[in-house]
Amino acid sequence: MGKVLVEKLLRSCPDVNALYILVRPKAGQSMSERVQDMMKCKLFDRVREDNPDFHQKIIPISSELMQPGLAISPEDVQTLTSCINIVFHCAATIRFDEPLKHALQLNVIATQQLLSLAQQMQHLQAFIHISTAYANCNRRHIDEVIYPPPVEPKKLIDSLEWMDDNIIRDITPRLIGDRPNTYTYTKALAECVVQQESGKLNIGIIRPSIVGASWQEPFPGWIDNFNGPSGVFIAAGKGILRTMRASNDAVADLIPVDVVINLTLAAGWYTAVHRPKTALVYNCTTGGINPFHWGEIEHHVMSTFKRNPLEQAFRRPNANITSNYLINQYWILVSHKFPALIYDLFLRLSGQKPQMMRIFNRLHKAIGLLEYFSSQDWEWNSDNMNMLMSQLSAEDKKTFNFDVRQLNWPEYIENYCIGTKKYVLNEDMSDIPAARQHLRKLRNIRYTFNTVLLVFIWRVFIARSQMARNIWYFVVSLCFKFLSYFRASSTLTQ
Ligand SMILES: CCCCCCCC/C=C\CCCCCCCC(=O)SCCNC(=O)CCNC(=O)[C@H](O)C(C)(C)COP(=O)(O)OP(=O)(O)OC[C@H]1O[C@@H](n2cnc3c(N)ncnc32)[C@H](O)[C@@H]1OP(=O)(O)O
Ligand SMILES: NC(=O)C1=CN([C@@H]2O[C@H](COP(=O)(O)OP(=O)(O)OC[C@H]3O[C@@H](n4cnc5c(N)ncnc54)[C@H](OP(=O)(O)O)[C@@H]3O)[C@@H](O)[C@H]2O)C=CC1
Repeated sequence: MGKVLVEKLLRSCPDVNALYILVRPKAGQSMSERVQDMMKCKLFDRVREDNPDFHQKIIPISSELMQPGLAISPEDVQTLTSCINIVFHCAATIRFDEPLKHALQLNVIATQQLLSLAQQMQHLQAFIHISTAYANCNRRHIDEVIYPPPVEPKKLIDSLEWMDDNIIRDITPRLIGDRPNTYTYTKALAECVVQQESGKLNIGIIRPSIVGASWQEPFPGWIDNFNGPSGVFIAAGKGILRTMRASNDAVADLIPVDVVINLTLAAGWYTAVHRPKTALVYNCTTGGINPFHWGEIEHHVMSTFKRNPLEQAFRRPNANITSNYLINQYWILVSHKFPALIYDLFLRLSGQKPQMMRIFNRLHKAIGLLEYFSSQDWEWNSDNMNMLMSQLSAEDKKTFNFDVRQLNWPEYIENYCIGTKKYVLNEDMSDIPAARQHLRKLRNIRYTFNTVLLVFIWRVFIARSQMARNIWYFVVSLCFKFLSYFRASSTLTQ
C-alpha cells in the first residue's frame, strides 16, 4: 500500500514538494538500493513517463520499527519535525502468525513512537493511520467508532516486557480471546493508542477490508505479493489448491488497493482542512455497497485461469470451496495429499528431492489462517466514506475515485488473476498457448491414470468376487446384444 500511495501522490498531486519515506535495509539490500528498486518497478511506469525525474521528490529516511525511536537519526528527526505536513502511517506486520511480542512492538509501540514524533512536527496538519476493518472482527456489526480495547495497551506493553517468550506464547490465546490472531488484536490496540493522541493531533483512521489488486490505477490488476486472496488465487491457478473452507454465500469483502489509497488521500485532505474534533474512522469496505460472494469469486477465478492458464501448472485448475469440515478434509486427502504423495514418489524414483508434500503443508497452514475470514461475513457501516465522497469536488471525485458502486466484479477478478500472473509470477502473456498445451498434457495424463486405475481395481475385484464376475459377464453380454442389434438395424435401413 505504501508503494501505491507514493505512486499516486507523485502522479496526481504535482504540487507536493517532497515525500519522506521511512525505509529499512532488508535482505542484504541497503536503504537506497531498495528505494532505487522500488522506483524501477512497473507500478511507476506512468509516473516515469510523465516526469522522468520523479525520484528527486522521494527522500528516504532510514528507520526500523523494532528499534527505540524507530532508529531515526537525530538529524533526520530534525528534518522531519521541521518540514512534514501530513503523516501516512501504514507500516505494520500483517502476518497472522506473528508472535504477540513482535506484533505488539511493530503495530502498537511503533505507532506510539510515530505519534510522539508527529507531536514534535511544527507544521503537521494531519496524521492518517491505516488500520484494518478486521480490528474488531469479534463483532458482527462494525461502526465507524473506536471500540474499547481488549486490554489497556500500556498495561500489556509493561507486562510483556518482562515475560519470557514461552510464557507469552502460552498466554497468547487467552489474551487475544475471540479474535483469530495477534494481527487483528494488535491492530485494535493500535487504534486505541491513536485515539489517546487524538486530542493533540488531527487524526484520521482508515480501515480497509481485504486489500486486493488495483482496479483502475495506475493500471488494472497491479499486485505484487501473495497476501490475502492473491496467494490463494495463484495456488488455485497452478492447480495445487483444489479445496478450501469458505462459505459460498458469505460476502467477500475485497477492496482494490487504488480505492484504499484514493480514500486515504481524500481523508488526509479532509482532516487537514476540516480538522475534526475527534479522530474520524473510515470503514473502507465493499460488502455493504456492492456485495460479491466467495462462491462467485471461486467461479470467476477458475474461469479466468482456465482461459489464461499459469505456466507449468501442477494440475488443471479446479478448486472448490465448501463450508463443510468433513467434505473439505476428504478432498484434502484425495486431491491434495494423495497426488502429492504420488508426485513425491515419482521425484524420489527419478533421483530428485521430494517437495510436493512440503508445499502442501505450507499451503494448509496458510489457508487454515485465512479460513476464519472466508467462512463468515461482517457488516460495516460506511457513513464516513459516503460523507467524504460528498465533500469532494467533481474533479477530485474522478482523480481520487473511491466509489465502489461502479466496480464490475467479474471484470475486476479477471484483471486481478491476470495481474497475479504478470506481476507476481512475472509470466509472459505470450506463453499462454504453451501453458494451454501443458494443461492438455495434464488432462491426458489424468485420463490415462484414471483408466489404468479403474482397470486395475476391476481386475482385482473380478479375481476375488463371483458376484463381480457375474455382473461383468452380464454387462459384456448386454453390450454384445446392443452391438448386434445396432448392426442389424443399420443393415435394414440401408
Ligand atoms: C478459487 C479461490 C476461491 C477463493 C476462496 C477464498 C479465499 C480467501 C482468502 C483470503 C481471505 C482472508 C484475508 C483476510 C485479510 C484480513 C485483512 C488484513 O487486515 S491483513 C492483510 C492480510 N495478511 C495476510 O494476508 C498475511 C497472511 N500471511 C501470513 O500470515 C504468512 O504469510 C503465512 C503464515 C500464511 C505463511 O507464512 P510462511 O512463513 O509459511 O511463508 P512466507 O514467509 O509468508 O512466504 C512463503 C513463500 O512465498 C514467498 N513470497 C512471499 N511474498 C513473495 C513475493 N512478493 N514474491 C515472491 N515470493 C514471495 C516467500 O519468499 C516464501 O518463499 P521461500 O519459502 O522463502 O522460498
Ligand atoms: N493487505 C491487506 O489486506 C490489508 C492491510 N491493511 C493495513 O495496511 C497497511 C499496509 O499493509 P500492506 O501494504 O498490505 O502490508 P505490507 O506488509 O506490504 O507493508 C507493510 C510495510 O511495513 C513495513 N515494515 C514492517 N516491519 C517493519 C520494520 N520492522 N521496520 C520498518 N518497516 C517495517 C514494511 O517494510 P519492508 O518493505 O521493509 O518489509 C512494509 O513497507 C498495514 O497497516 C495493514 O495493517 C489493512 C487491511 C487489509
